[in-house]
Amino acid sequence: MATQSVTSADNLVDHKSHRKYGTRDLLRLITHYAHPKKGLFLVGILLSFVATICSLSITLLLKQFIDAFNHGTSGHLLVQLSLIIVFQLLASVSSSFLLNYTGVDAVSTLRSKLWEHIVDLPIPYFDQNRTGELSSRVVNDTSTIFELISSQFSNAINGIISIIGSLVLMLMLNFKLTIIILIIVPIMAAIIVPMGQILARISKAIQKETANLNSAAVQMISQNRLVKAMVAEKSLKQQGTDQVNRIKGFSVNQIKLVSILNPILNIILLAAIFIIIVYGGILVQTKALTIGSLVAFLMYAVQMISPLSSVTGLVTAVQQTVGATERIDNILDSPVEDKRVDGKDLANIDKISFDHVNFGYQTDKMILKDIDLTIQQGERIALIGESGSGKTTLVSLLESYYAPTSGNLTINGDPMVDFAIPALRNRIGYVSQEVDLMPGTIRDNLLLGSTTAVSDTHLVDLLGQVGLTAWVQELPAGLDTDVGERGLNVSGGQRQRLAIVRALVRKPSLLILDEATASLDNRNQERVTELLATLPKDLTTITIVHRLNQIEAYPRILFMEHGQITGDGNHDQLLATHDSYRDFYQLQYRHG
Ligand SMILES: Nc1ncnc2c1ncn2[C@@H]1O[C@H](COP(=O)(O)OP(=O)(O)OP(=O)(O)O)[C@@H](O)[C@H]1O
Repeated sequence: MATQSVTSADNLVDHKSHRKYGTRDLLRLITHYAHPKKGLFLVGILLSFVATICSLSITLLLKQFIDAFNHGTSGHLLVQLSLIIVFQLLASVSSSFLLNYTGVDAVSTLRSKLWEHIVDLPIPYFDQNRTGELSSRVVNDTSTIFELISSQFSNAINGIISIIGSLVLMLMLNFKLTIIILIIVPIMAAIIVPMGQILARISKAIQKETANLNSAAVQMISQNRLVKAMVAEKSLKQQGTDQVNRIKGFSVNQIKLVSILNPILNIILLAAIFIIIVYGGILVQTKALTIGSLVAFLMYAVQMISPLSSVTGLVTAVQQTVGATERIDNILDSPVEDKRVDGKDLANIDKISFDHVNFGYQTDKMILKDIDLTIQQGERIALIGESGSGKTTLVSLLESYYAPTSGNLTINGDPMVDFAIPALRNRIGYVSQEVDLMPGTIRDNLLLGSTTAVSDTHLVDLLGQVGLTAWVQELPAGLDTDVGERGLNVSGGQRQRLAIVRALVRKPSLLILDEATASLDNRNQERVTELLATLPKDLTTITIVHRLNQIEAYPRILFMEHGQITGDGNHDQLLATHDSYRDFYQLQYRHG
């Protein structure tokens, strides 16, 4: 028989890379997602280039305009100036739109890809990663990348063109004045660069703490009932305040640095302008420079110095975004669940066999030990045993959430791994321990994942079988009533019965109810047991039963202890022959 592998314990380890991430990785990620729109991006860059050249030319025309002022020949210059201003405006509006658009498009594609990838990740991945952290990856980390490519990136591109263009034109206007600027720029850089690095570190810490806040908020909101039940509001509020204050602390440091940095840079800029005016004034007096050239020079100096912070800001932003890239890449590099698309179809489940199956979530600790079991079509099985004995784990293998560590699990005599996952899961109706309803209407929930049309009559009929007809009829919009986020408007028992209907809608061959009766009251529990009796005879059912008051209704009971099936028979047989079963049963009755 084929050896079964896939999602076993060894594959559960996270796929976090241990190499150092850098700018190159960020660029790779961005270019990958920006690639489909690279034509638009290049046009955006070209227009940005044109816009900057135009604004540099505007200064040059202004120089000529001022110098020609005394000669009264400035009319045609005014026309040229107006035309070039309009041209500059059009080019910068279009380039800004195109660069931002390609940024939005790339990040949207990345977000969708990340979303789809997370949907397809295997169950073990979710066992190991916190919900809040994953949601933070989809929302916050992609936003950081979005910020970078939508605004900082285009600002810096414009900045670089402006710096180079201004420098060339300044050199053409006056070499000595340019030298003054070239002395000032490194002084400014000596302040901006180290401060930028400190700002990058602070910003990284803010990002990390914000992700933690996001994660804590998801927990706090989803667990608010538990918090209230435990009267833990005070400590939870304190946790939130501490987290918010951590972010505040870093943000205040950030504000301090930015508040110091900007005035210092302004003073240096003013000093540069002052020196240029004084020295330029002398040159004008000695007729070595025209007034127009001095004005133009000053404007170029500003056009060169102002973008310095956006260019160095890009370096800082790139450093910050590298972290987000690494976290996103770790998710995208994690293998998705192998859906076995080329696997066999499964029309019906006639027989399920566990042949010496062992399974452990970690390879060194087996949870299921030497399971040897055959289940024939149409059997009604109750699976019982102490908490933690491995009941849920056993049925998780049937859903192919995990694969056996060793041994063989076969369906109709063929290894389970030979079947395509969708084909297999479509044949199984699974009502898990934690029944959560999805946001949407009752109908949306009942038809979740269903690919065939299901009539309302059939839905109402199934709802009737679990005793929910009256309840649905009383709802304001019947089947179209919104269940509310996380199904909070629906009681635990109703939720479980809705989940049973949801499982039956797909006409399964095997129905697994994992503690589906745990939160049902006696009447409703009886109803579910009655329902099981009325189900088509060829439907196999495995019910993980906690309350044993209906246990006699099951022709076959599997008793689990410490990951092994130690008892297999009907109630009377087990009561007569199985000591642990007898104790388990009697203990429940003694305690009601
Ligand atoms: N995702 C997981 N990762 C690691 N260990 C797990 C995981 N799920 C369950 N376990 C461990 O496997 C053992 C069996 O758990 P399982 O949920 O199968 O028991 P159970 O019989 O269904 O218990 P209960 O009746 O309390 O639901 C337990 O020791 C549990 O801690």
